[in-house]
Amino acid sequence: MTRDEARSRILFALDVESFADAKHWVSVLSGHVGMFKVGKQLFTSHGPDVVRMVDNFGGQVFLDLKYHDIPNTVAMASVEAARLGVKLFNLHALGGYEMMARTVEALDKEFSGKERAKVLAVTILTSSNEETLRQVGIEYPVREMVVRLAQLAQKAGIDGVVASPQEVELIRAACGNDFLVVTPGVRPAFASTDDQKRIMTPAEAVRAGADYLVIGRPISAAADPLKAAEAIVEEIMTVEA
Ligand SMILES: O=C(O)c1cc(=O)[nH]c(=O)n1[C@@H]1O[C@H](COP(=O)(O)O)[C@@H](O)[C@H]1O
Repeated sequence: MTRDEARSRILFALDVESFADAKHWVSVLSGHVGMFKVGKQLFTSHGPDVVRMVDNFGGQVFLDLKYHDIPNTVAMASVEAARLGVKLFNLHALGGYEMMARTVEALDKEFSGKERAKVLAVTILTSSNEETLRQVGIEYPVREMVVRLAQLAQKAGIDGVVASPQEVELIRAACGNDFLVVTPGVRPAFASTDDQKRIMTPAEAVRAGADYLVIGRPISAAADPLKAAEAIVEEIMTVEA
């Protein structure tokens, strides 16, 4: 795989408190990663200004607000997310079929014939395991739930899913190659696992079929973040295109 393609696969998680910190990371990593993920912390404190800041650096945004509410509320919020000009945003597949289908319908109506943001469904969070599911009354194994939710999302017209790298192969087998698979919980050998439970290395995740890798602390907590990002790029480049 070429260096540019490997870079385009990395979605850097801007999990920081201040606008200045976010701007620092975007200025350091622009051109070295594919997109910047703006999540709940930064969007709650600084809102759409963050998306505009990334845009000013020529970067692209994955808006990670993981919507989960009644169908109408999620559909309307999703149209607003897409209007911001982000490339990707997400909702929780656990919100159900109607919530997802109504969202796709609202997006298609708003952007008919025009390019629009791709919407991803989060399956089971990478910080969850069987015990986490049991505590909320779900008795199925994680892997079974992930495939079930991915298939439900695909049926509702959603563009892809967010899932642990350990489930990528199962999702590819169940949903085919035209369905986006985005995986957080990626840990190069040199990084700490932190609170992630179902992890893989970057090369393993891409080899398994992941389109994009969400990576935060393995880059941001490294002694030399740019070097860490480049090490991850080199690792992804070892995967056959
Ligand atoms: O939707 C996400 O991006 C997401 C889903 C998931 O199941 N697990 C998960 O860790 N994430 C996000 O991915 C990022 C992972 O960051 P690091 O663990 O620092 O690499 C965080 O911003 C999480 O919010």
